Amino acid sequence: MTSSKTQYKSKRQQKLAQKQSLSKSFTHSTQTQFRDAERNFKSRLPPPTFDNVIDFYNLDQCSDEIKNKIMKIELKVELGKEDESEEKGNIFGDYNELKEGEDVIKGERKVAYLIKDIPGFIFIPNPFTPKVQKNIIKRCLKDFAKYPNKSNLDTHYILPKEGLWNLYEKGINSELNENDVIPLRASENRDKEKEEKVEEKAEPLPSPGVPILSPSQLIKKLRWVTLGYQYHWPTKTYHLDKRFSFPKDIELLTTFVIKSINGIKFIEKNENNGEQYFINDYDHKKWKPEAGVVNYYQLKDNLMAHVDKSEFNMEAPLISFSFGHTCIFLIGGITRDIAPIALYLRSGDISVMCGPCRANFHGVPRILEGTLPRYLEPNYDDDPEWKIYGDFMSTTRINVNVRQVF
Ligand SMILES: O=C(O)CCC(=O)C(=O)O
Ligand SMILES: [Fe+2]
Repeated sequence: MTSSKTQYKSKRQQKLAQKQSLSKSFTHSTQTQFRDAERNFKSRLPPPTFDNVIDFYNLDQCSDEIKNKIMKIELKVELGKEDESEEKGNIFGDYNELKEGEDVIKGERKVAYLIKDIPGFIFIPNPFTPKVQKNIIKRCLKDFAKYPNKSNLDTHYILPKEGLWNLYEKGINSELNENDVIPLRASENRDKEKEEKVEEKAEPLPSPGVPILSPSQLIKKLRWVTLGYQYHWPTKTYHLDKRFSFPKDIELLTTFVIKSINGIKFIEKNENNGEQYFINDYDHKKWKPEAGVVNYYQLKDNLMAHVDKSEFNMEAPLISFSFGHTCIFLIGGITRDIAPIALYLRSGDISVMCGPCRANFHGVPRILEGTLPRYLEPNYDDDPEWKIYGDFMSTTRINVNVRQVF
């Protein structure tokens, strides 16, 4: 995906591009390396340089520099073969049930990749069947994005208890009635709420001028939902008194991922400084998925560089699942001055940040248009139930990331 040649449509665009590249050369010295990488991938004009992005599905086509950074390893447990004896079934999905044209790469469910420069980062290529991916996407939109889980929309809107998706579906099916409006959260009420609950962490106040929107407009503004221990974004701490049940299916997925990476390691003799190594010494029996964030990205959205450090337990891995559109994921070091590595995360891919990598800056500077897998498109097969989800996914990437707090 290289885009070195650009055809500018107009004089105005040419000027804009010149201005952008001038301002780039002036400000570079004061920017961090992470910021530089973000700028590259966020840029629409000129388009980003994708030359150094790691593509784990096409490593053959990557430069030698990239190939030398990557280590292919074998997982301890084959994903998709887990616990059939315990009647949990095959939680990643059964490859025997794949339909014609469902273009997943079969037989790779025991493979993962490490990046030598980023000890503790593990990439697991999509082990899910399309059917299971669709099911998790439905869960994220219909089941997780609702009371009592908090979402970014709660600051400004009083969402229906049965969830926004429910109303959105009603709207699509022309079943809305006049009671189905989503009221704004008035600031006066919020002040009263605050007085009554002095002990509680203050939530951000609704800002004036927020418009009343229809369910179909509002659903596109959904950005995050929290699972398990709810997160208080203004103070970047967990609400220890607001803990809701963690979804069993997601818990099970993470448990198998944790088992599959138990004790994995790489040790390599290195010409200059002896041995380079990483061992995942986290004991898989201690894993407790206690909190999660579901991120919903529309095509223009991004997530700035950050470190997830609100958890009391920084030894436990952070597990992240991607669905829908492909993104560029940047993973750097413990400061923004360390140049990050860019990689593609595609639908179904799993990434794990464990060990030293837990303290690393990372972010999502770009969602890539036109990358929704065929099997997630609204009219891909004759599943009428998928249509509405597929429509929504035509502009969306969903990320579920799971953490242990204590
Ligand atoms: O969307 C992603 O892949 C990353 C999300 C993330 O880093 C976070 O929610 O902390
Ligand atoms: Fe993060």
